[in-house]
Amino acid sequence: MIKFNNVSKVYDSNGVHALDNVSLNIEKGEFVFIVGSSGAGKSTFLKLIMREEMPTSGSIIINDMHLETLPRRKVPYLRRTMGIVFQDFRLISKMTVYENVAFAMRCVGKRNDSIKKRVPYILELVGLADKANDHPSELSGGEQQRVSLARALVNNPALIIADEPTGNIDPEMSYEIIELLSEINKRGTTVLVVTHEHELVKSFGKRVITIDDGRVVSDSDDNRFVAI
Ligand SMILES: Nc1ncnc2c1ncn2[C@@H]1O[C@H](COP(=O)(O)OP(=O)(O)OP(=O)(O)O)[C@@H](O)[C@H]1O
Repeated sequence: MIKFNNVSKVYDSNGVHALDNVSLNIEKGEFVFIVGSSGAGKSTFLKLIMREEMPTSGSIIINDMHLETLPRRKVPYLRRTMGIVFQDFRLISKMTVYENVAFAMRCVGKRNDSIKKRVPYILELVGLADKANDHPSELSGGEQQRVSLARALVNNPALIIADEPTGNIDPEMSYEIIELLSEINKRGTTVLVVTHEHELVKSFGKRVITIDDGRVVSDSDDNRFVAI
């Protein structure tokens, strides 16, 4: 599902070595936390997966696509295999909860009849069926993050990428969001969560990959740990 082979990333503008010879494998159906301090290279890692950035060297395979050679016109197809959850939710304030989620389906050309069936199902899954007609400003942070998760899930991606999904919500709600991601993972979706929150990570007992100064310095899944 995600395969990095000796991937390095140096930003041209300032010469920063954001990732240094990273090799790892994440299989279909896994739940993985990516942890590391500020500036460690976590966002760079995600940007490479989404092909927002290209590696300086090494190879990346995502959902069977070789990113170095993937033509630009196929990048939207790559991104449709992923659902992305951001720290700051990125909901459309003028739209209701229902419309925010439906919009993600409209963007990929889904028809009204499938939208009408799918959106209520997904809102039920994230526990927001009774908030469908509310606007984001009427919701708590945790609820807004669940809308964002519903939007990421609605097109049935193979992979969910959550970038600091609990950064703007309180600890109890944070736990609930990770629980929900864990439930979604049990239904077969691969989940990748970037976070600073070590306590939260510990309580879930999932695979944890630690990045420090651009390198993978530990991987709780020893079998796949690649020594550098
Ligand atoms: N677009 C860019 N251009 C130049 N340098 C960058 C760029 N993006 C990140 N960097 C640098 O690369 C290094 C890794 O940054 P990155 O954003 O990947 O870290 P991070 O682990 O996500 O940090 P944080 O937790 O603070 O978001 C940092 O030194 C950063 O300044």
